[in-house]
Amino acid sequence: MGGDIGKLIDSLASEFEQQADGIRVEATQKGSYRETLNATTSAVQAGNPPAIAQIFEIGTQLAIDSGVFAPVEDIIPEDRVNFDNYLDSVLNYYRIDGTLHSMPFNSSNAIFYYNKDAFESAGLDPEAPPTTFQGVLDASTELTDAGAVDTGTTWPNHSWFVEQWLAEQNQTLVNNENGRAGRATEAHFESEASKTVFDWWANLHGEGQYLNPGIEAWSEAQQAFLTQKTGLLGYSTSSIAPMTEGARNNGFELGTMRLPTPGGQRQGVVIGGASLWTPKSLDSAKQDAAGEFLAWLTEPAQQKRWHTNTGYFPVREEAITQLEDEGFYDENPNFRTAIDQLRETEDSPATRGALMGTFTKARTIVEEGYVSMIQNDDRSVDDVLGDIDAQVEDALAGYNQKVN
Ligand SMILES: O=P(O)(O)OC[C@H](O)CO
Repeated sequence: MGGDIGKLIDSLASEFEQQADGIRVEATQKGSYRETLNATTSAVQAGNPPAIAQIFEIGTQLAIDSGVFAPVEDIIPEDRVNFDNYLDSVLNYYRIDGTLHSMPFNSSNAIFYYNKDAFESAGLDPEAPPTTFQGVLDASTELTDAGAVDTGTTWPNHSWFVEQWLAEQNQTLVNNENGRAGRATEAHFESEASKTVFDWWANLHGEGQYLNPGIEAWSEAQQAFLTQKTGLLGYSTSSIAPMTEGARNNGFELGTMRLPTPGGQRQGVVIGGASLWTPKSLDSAKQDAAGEFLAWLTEPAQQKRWHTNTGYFPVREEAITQLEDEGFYDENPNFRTAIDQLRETEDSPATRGALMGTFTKARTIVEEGYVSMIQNDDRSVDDVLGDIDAQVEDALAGYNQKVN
């Protein structure tokens, strides 16, 4: 994690050092989540893993299969940290077959941000943002017709959003209860739920209402929204604080809204972000030190600071209750959206999220599939989804053969 968020991590680490008895924390940054996963995998292979590795949620199966990491509940016994106080939806992601593997730390959801001033100038109610796919297209059309923005909406071409939209329709990404009841062998990109998402996304683009910032192009999407080229932005909750400031600096008021869905019943969303892993090979002094730091990081005081300076969830219920009592959400309602969205999520294999050892590859296949869909007029949605499905299944078969 770089930029301001990296500085926040550094300051948390040095605050911890000041109150810990002789424990030193050296925080190093390895780039994006993908780069951090690669750096961790290389360090593991070289027999020199870090005491704590931040691994994004989709690296969970790979980390387990590496056999290198100790379950966090062994590092921090329950009498030191009561996991009953942690958010269920977060624990449900990282607890597999009854074992909590890693320490939830920076947990997020996908939400939409919108420009309240642009809504107002287009005659839209800034307090009633769209909730459905059709609503996003309609609002986008109103915004561009009124000349408030160039294009209605943007979000990074990132498989994460597709994954969320399938979960909202209670559709698993892969078989075997999303890879949680056994190894995933089949992909579900040809499902009706998936077709609904890609039909809408391709149509939004065809109507000139989706600005495609590029594959996993988070900052390009953010810039397009902050410079008021678009009125809506799909993004992570991780950035509510900086996005609020960015909107203010660009002269508009920020709104947040739940992820739009096709309509009908919402099943909910899958937790995103990353968690913290500790290798079992650490000597016991280092393992205890890592446990102390992980426990301290998720104490309510630190979680409140983390949440209010970013937008990542506080992973403990007490932190949310304290912020509610202090009136934080009344004063900062944009932070409330993701908490409500998470609380309304119904637990199911779809909302627990998929486990695939080859998840990073699956994401690339989905993202490249979308590009081929919008760049080639002769490629139908069905045709592209068939390809995505086949490629993800090939990747799963190759991986499963290696680990079995
Ligand atoms: O940007 P983050 O940290 O909310 O993470 C988003 C995705 O979950 C990454 O896989």
